[in-house]
Amino acid sequence: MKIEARSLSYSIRGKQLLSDVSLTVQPGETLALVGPNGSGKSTLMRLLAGLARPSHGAVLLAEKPLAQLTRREVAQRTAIVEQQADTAERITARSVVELGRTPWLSALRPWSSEDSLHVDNALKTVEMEGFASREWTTLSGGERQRLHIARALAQRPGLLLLDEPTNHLDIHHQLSILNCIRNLKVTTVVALHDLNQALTCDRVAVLSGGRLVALGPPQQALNPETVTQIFGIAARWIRDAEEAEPFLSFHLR
Ligand SMILES: Nc1ncnc2c1ncn2[C@@H]1O[C@H](COP(=O)(O)OP(=O)(O)OP(=O)(O)O)[C@@H](O)[C@H]1O
Repeated sequence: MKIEARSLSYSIRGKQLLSDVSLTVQPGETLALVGPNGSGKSTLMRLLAGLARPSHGAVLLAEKPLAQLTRREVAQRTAIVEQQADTAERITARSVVELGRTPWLSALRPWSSEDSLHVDNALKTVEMEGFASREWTTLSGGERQRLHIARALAQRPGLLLLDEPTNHLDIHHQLSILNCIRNLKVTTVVALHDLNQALTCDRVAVLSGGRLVALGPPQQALNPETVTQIFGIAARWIRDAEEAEPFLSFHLR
């Protein structure tokens, strides 16, 4: 599902958080969103998800303005995992993932075996099948994060918005979740702090001070000059004989 941000600006109490951001993510594409702390990544995610309304500009989902879709229509098409996502206590891991099916259920369309299958598959994708009956409060931060991702996957959205999905994960699960995201045939926007992980996505968008300062193929958008300018550090390409693609090395200037 294609998503388009058209000249998006957002301000709150006179403070401009986003200014004139325009970008398009094509169906099935994975776009990494990077930028320093406070650059507007989460704000942009919330606007793309329809959780906040832009002060100016518009978001178009599959060519339709988000403002013209009902909440249910948006929920059926878009899944978001926010940074500080949390869930009510006294609920099992599986129930959290089942919440992803909510936008598809109604009096005429009660829970079915198809819903159970989507939940099973999502749990398997994040390697959490063995935790299904565990109570939420007993789970670690990384386990909860993987379940939030499973909840979003169980929703079977056309657009997946993930705000720092790997920040609590060990290196195995960081790589496996990113691999899974990249291989999904779902349009995905993923906010990441690890620039080398961003390099593995289809394209990269760089935000700074609420503005889009670079957008393009990963090695172009995240070239050492841009990284130095935006993050205030020195960066250079490292080429490893065993890796097909170069990666970035950083140090303080
Ligand atoms: N409700 C609000 N009122 C005032 N300022 C806000 C509000 N929400 C966010 N901000 C500010 O807007 C800016 C952008 O915040 P945002 O959370 O989008 O940044 P981010 O790029 O996701 O940052 P991080 O990498 O730290 O997660 C920050 O300076 C933040 O303090």
